[in-house]
Amino acid sequence: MRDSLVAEPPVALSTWHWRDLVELGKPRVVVVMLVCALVGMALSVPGLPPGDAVVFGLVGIGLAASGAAAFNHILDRRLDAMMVRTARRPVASRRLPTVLALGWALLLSVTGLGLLAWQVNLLTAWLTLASLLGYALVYTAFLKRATPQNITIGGLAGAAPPLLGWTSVTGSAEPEALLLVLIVFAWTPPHFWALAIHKRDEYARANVPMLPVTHGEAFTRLQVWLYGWLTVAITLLPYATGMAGAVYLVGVAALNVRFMQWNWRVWRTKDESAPLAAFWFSIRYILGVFALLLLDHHAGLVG
Ligand code: HEM
Ligand SMILES: CC(C)=CCC/C(C)=C/CC/C(C)=C/COP(=O)(O)OP(=O)(O)O
Repeated sequence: MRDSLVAEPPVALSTWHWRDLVELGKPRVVVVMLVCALVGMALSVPGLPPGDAVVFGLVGIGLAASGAAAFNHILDRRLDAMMVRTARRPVASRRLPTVLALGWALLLSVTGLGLLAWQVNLLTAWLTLASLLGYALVYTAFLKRATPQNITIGGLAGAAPPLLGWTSVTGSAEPEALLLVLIVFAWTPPHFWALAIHKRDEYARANVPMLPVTHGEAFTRLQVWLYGWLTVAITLLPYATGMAGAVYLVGVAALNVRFMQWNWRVWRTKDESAPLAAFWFSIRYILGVFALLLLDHHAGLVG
């Protein structure tokens, strides 16, 4: 049997651009993950974390996460080609040869993991490898095609960066780091299902068992609302456990009100634009929660 990578029609090299290699790494998603990792680093020690752990940690985690994203582009190339949102991606559109993308994905992953093992610590390298495999293999190659709970389980890989940041500095996984992971983990369903409601027909056409396809829109809208509340409850735990102070509590309360307003609109109103708007707000929300943790930590250091 011929290798499916080799079986694809040849593509003229001149059709791709170096920007395609950047796109393979899902840079905007990875930047938000790195913000979460940086906050994990900052909160792991009372003062400022050591510069070398911060720099090598962020570069290593960023490269490995980009590598995982590139593997996702490769494994999903046929599926991506069936959806309007993703059809123009470099590998899906056959602009970038799959073997080249594979080489790039391997280069990013090996360099990132190698840097973590060499300059940071082995625990961080192993945890990052687990996240990489969790997203690129467990989620993309298996769960995404198998169950509507794909993102609740697969979300664990995407939620790992605060822990990876934390262990980069301390070399061990403390409970506070797991709490930061839990915030991103609980946030993933409202983040993604809001978009999945908007893109329901595309997922149905491509035969991907996302929740709105298998259980309908009304059920998914309710889940966005319920997981929204779960996220709100978990974001209060850093204050409840003494990990963060009043600056965080006031800020996160305001963010949570806005977040639940959007989730309410998704659940209860007929506003067609609500799911997509809620999705975009979810990104500002997670950035806001982590920025507040950082601000609060440094307000604590100054005060
Ligand atoms: C399994 C977990 C997750 C799933 C299934 C998911 C799904 C998605 C999807 C389908 C998009 C749209 C991408 C596009 O149109 O190009 C997206 C965008 C985005 N996601 Fe997630 N996501 C997950 C986890 C995360 C995590 C953990 C973060 C960051 C901490 C994150 C940050 C973002 C950002 C920043 C965007 C916007 C990208 C852009 O501007 O194009 N996501 N997500
Ligand atoms: C090492 C480490 C931290 C790994 C995490 C890697 C990573 C970039 C996770 C991203 C999560 C994400 C955007 C999922 C969407 O995948 P999808 O395939 O459902 O969405 P798509 O249709 O837009 O490709």
